[in-house]
Amino acid sequence: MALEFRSVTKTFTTNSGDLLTAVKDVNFVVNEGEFVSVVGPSGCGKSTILSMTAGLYQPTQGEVLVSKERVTGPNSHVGFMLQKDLLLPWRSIVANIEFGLEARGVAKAERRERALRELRHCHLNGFENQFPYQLSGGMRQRAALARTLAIDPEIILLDEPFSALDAQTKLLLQNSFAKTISETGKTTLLITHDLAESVLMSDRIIVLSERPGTIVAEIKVDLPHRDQPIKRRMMPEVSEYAAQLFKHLKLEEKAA
Ligand SMILES: Nc1ncnc2c1ncn2[C@@H]1O[C@H](COP(=O)(O)OP(=O)(O)OP(=O)(O)O)[C@@H](O)[C@H]1O
Repeated sequence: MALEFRSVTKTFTTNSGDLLTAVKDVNFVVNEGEFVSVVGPSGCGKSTILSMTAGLYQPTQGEVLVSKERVTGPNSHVGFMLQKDLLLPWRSIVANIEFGLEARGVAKAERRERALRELRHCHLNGFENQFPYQLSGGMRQRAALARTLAIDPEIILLDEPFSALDAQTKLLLQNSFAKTISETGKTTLLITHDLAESVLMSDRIIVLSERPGTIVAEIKVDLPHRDQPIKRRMMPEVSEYAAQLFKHLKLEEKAA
């Protein structure tokens, strides 16, 4: 088991001193090599779940385990990638990918070798000496994924990495990420607003209720081609899964 949430509740104290429960009694596991998405209404605690997995916040109750060890702070078992690529503009692409390794004291030759390997995994061969401003949005996101993979984490956390892109770039990038993640066999947790994306990319989808977020459904996506969302997109079953998600999120009722 790569990741486990055991009866996790997170309560924040707001600036005005009120208590706000973001997620309540959340229990789930993510198995090794599995790709799991978390969907739910805005503000239901999706990012809070990622932050607790990364060790940025501690649960108020319950515990989070990565590779059976309790998460007590930021650690190298977990790689985090955000919507914004956060590449350093003054560093070349390869130097950006090396950044996390440098911070961990990995020797220069090994750093370069690992960075170039992830660059190839993320289909950025030939762009190693370019700077972030010379790359398209999709390529920058691939570079950010390469940087996350370079530290060889046990789990990759993706927080809406495709949400700022146009529809076509998004689909190509989803495909590219899916392929890379599948090749590397990494356990992945994706947070997304996009229900279709969760069906196209996941083995399983966790659906959260409105705040305080509790799990209202876990849906196994029984479709082939997890490594090729473009192929999944052609399958009629995708809209059936999306309809199930709609129902669990009570979207029709809300629209009425
Ligand atoms: N550090 C914090 N202090 C106080 N409240 C917080 C903090 N972080 C998150 N919250 C609150 O917890 C709730 C859940 O936030 P979170 O960002 O996890 O939701 P989300 O599902 O990721 O939202 P969205 O889909 O809009 O990005 C929100 O009401 C948010 O305001």
